[in-house]
Amino acid sequence: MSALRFSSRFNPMLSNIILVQTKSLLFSFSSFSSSVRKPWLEDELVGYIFGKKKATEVAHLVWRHVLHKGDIVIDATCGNGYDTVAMLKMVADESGHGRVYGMDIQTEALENTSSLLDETVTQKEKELVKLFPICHSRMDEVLPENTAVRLVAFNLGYLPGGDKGIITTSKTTLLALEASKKMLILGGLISLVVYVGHPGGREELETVEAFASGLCVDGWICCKFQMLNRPLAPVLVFIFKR
Ligand SMILES: C[S@@+](CC[C@H](N)C(=O)[O-])C[C@H]1O[C@@H](n2cnc3c(N)ncnc32)[C@H](O)[C@@H]1O
Repeated sequence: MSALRFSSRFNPMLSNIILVQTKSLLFSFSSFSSSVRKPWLEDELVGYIFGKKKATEVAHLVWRHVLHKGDIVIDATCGNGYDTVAMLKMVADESGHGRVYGMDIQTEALENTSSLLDETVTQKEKELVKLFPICHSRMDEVLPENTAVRLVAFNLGYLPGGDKGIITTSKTTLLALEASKKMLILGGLISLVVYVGHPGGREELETVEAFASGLCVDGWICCKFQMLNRPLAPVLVFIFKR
C-alpha cells in the first residue's frame, strides 16, 4: 500500500495534513470511467486538501466521475436526503431511466428525504426514487433480481438533527458491504463517509478498512482519505470495482 503526504507548508494559513493511503490513486478511476480530463475533480480534491471542501462534497464529485444518466444507484443511509438528491440529479434522464434505491432504518429520515425531494426535484424525477424503511444489510431484498448497480453510497453514523443513539453499526455495515459487493457492476463504486467521533465509530472504520483491505487487487481499487491532525474528521473510503 502506498502512502502520500500533502503538507500545508505551501500555505502557512492552512493546517491540514492529509494522509492518502491507497492501493492506487483516485485518479486511477478515470482510466476506467472516461478518458476525458475532469479539472473540476482536481479542483475539489485540492479544495479538500486545503480545508475548503467537506468530505461529502468530495464524495459527490467522485460519484459524478463514475455515474452516467440512466444508472441504478443505492443510497444505503438516506438520512436527511442530501446524498439521495445529489445522486438522483446525476442519474435521472428525460426518458425516465435511472433509479435511486434509498433506505434508512428511521421513518423520520425517509420523511426528511421525501420532503427534500419535493423541494428540490421535479415530480417526474422523484418517481425515480424508491425509499425503503429497512436496514441496509437487507438491500438485496428490495432490489429486483440481477439489478446492475453502479454506486452504493454510505454516509454512516447518526441522523443529523435526530436521535444520536440510532447509529449505523459495524455488524450491519459489514453485511451491507458484502451485499453491495455482490450487486456492483464492473466500473461501479462503493463510497463511504465514516464518522469516528461517536461511540462505535472508530470500530466501524476498522471494519470498513478490514473489508476493503481484504479485496483482491486484480478486481478492486480501495483507497482512504483521512485528515491526520483532525482525528475526529470524517474519513472517506472508496471501493472501486475494476
Ligand atoms: C449520517 S446519516 C446519513 C446522511 C444522509 N446521507 C444525508 O445526505 O443527509 C446516517 C443515517 O443512517 C441511518 N442508519 C443507521 N443504521 C442504519 C442501517 N442499519 N440501515 C440503514 N440506515 C441506517 C440513520 O438512521 C441515519 O439517518
